[in-house]
Amino acid sequence: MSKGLLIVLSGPSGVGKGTVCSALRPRIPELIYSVSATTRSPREGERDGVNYFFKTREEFLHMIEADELLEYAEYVGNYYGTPRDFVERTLESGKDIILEIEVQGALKVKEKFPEGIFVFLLPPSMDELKDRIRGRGTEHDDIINHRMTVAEDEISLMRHYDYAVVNDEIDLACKRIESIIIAEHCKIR
Ligand SMILES: Nc1nc2c(ncn2[C@@H]2O[C@H](COP(=O)(O)OP(=O)(O)O)[C@@H](O)[C@H]2O)c(=O)[nH]1
Ligand SMILES: Nc1ncnc2c1ncn2[C@@H]1O[C@H](COP(=O)(O)OP(=O)(O)O)[C@@H](O)[C@H]1O
Repeated sequence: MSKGLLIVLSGPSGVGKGTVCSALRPRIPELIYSVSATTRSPREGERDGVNYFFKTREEFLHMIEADELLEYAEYVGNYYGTPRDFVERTLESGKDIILEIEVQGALKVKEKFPEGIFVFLLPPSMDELKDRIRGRGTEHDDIINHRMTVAEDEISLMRHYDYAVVNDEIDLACKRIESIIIAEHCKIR
């Protein structure tokens, strides 16, 4: 049996990664989603083990030491990381898995899994990106400004990715990602 595809969806905060991933779920029901560990506090409605595995800093550092993370990154004051075991077992079982992670972490995954499919989600414009982060209402102004500075640095790393997908309309962005996955399955390797 051939291994599954590792798909990494990345891009700046607020571009719509979470929204696009949720919209992809019913469209590609066989796609498995990696659940990350984080030291960030849960937002309203978020559940442990569903949106994230919420960890203390000590617990997270222990996961790093025990080599339980495929990659991790410190992002705007918190740690985020991908549990390794689940990703490896899913790929071995022949299923496709998608990781929704920030740019530094995605580049670390690329070092370990160069055969992965790296998709960069782009905002239609930087003004629209700021409006989306602000519109979500989960961050204060100083954090929004910090995330915008980080976003500009992140977009400059897009050249390391395989595909750029503009998230202008959710439906169109999903169609583009579905097309990428279909094409990758047809690829002669
Ligand atoms: N490197 C890495 N980044 C992650 C992981 N999980 C989530 N992220 C990223 O961390 C950033 C902040 O996530 P979060 O606080 O949930 O905010 P939001 O995605 O902007 O709503 C986002 O860019 C996520 O894609 C992970 O396991 N590893
Ligand atoms: N294509 C889109 N058009 C308009 N608004 C969008 C679109 N995609 C996402 N959004 C909105 O932008 C905000 C940030 O989206 P989110 O999925 O939380 O981003 P990320 O996970 O990349 O940080 C949310 O309020 C979401 O509803």
